[in-house]
Amino acid sequence: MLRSILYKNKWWVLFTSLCIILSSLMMVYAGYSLSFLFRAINYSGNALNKLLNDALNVTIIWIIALILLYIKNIAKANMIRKIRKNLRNNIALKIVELNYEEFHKKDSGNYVSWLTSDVQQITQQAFIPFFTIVENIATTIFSLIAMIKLNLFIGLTAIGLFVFISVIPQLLGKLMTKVSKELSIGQEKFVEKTKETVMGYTIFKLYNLFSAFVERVNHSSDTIENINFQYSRKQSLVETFVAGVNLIGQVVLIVVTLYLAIENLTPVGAVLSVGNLAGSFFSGVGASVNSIISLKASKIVFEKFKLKKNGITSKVDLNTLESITLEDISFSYSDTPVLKNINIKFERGKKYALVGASGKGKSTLAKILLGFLSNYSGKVLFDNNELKEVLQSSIYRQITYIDQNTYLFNGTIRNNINLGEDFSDNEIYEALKKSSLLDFINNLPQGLDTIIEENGKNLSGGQRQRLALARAIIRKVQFIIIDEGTSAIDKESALEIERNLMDDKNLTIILITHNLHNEIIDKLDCVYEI
Ligand SMILES: Nc1ncnc2c1ncn2[C@@H]1O[C@H](COP(=O)(O)OP(=O)(O)OP(=O)(O)O)[C@@H](O)[C@H]1O
Repeated sequence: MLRSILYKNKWWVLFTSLCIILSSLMMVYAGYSLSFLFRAINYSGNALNKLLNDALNVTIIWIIALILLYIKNIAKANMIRKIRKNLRNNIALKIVELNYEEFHKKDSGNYVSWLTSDVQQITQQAFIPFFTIVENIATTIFSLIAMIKLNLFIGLTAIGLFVFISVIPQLLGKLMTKVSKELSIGQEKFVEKTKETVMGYTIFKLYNLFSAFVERVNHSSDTIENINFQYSRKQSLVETFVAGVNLIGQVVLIVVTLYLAIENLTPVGAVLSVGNLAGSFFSGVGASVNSIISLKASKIVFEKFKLKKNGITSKVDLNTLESITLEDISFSYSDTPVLKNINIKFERGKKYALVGASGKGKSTLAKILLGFLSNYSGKVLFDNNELKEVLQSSIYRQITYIDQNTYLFNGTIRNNINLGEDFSDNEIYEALKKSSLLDFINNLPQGLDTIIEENGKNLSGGQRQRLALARAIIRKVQFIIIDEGTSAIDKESALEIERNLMDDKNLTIILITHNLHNEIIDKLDCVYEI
């Protein structure tokens, strides 16, 4: 995935890499240019003027170097911003690709961790190391060329040592991969646990359990910090090993040069130059080796976000739906049977109720109808097509579901109904009328622009459910499953909503309820008992 993200931004990557290389070279040259000032010692005649001239030149060189350094830093920051946005986009695609069962295998905190901690981990382990390698390539290559120019044998020795060192990532890569995976999983668990603790704030407050709140945070913190420490320990081990090998490499090169000098095969002065060049060569190689190990370790985190290959789908795209038929449906959660041989038919425009004692499996049946649970036996037929053969997106154009825990986003009422889609205010008012929420909205000073706070805490339970109904109605979905969707509403309001829905000839209503009002029973075509 790293490759595809970098490829997607290839021109920016190229520009940033160029800035990095130019800036490195310019900084080296600027450092070297200071020696120009010493030429003044040998100046005769108008020495001060010449010295000032040299000083001006050196200043200009430094100004250019500093401007390049600034441009490089901005280019790098901009590049990191772009590729991090790309990465989050890919992670979001991965999340929406998951089906209902896959998504619910993990707590939602894990997905928050993907988009926060994992993005941070990948930045540290892959994106920044990638540019570190680019930054060091120039230094490594230039010091190698200089050594070859000094003496071919010294250059060949440096190449030999480089080949030897380049095996290190293969040797130590696995060590870092393991801790990298542990770090990513640990961060998921940390976010999951702290999210859960913070969500339970009211309970801790109600029962005066302040210390339990702090203790839970501390416990999660201990766990993640231990994992962080293990990661840093392994990383230090790798860095120390690489530094050790580099040191040996430098000693070998100096010894070889000394030997060549003793044998008069190279001038004695070369020893000093090789000392310097070997230093920059091995610091470049060392930084690159550490970065390559880090890059290898990040692969395991990228793996989590790999998208499935999109084959050509042969699934049925439903444009209309006349009926849904359940034939001999049985379902178990693990080994616990919940539904047994259910046979039901829902026809377009008709009104149904599903009744049954608590825990009998009414919500489970709804989830099967929506394709959320696939491990059933028997058949769910959308007209004549088995549900598993129907394109998922087309299922939700035909059928929708309002359960007891409607989720509302922070934002306006309008945005909570259109959910980013293009609906006119008139359409929104029409849907609100049908869900019996229009009077309430009209009485709000800000109307549709009223801001809904975190998960609708400034709305009553009934208002939240009516808003959810408006979302479904505006999308003209034909089949609406209301899973005790009116349970939080007083009897009169509940009846008003149900009456409105029952009177709409186009809608198919499947009401999952414990309380069937007499007035509603008369409007139902069929009551199924589960
Ligand atoms: N994800 C799950 N994993 C395991 N068991 C589950 C799961 N969801 C529900 N159950 C169990 O399956 C049974 C049926 O649950 P379901 O929610 O379908 O019942 P229900 O008839 O809708 O109940 P209620 O009227 O109280 O909402 C219950 O015993 C419940 O504990």
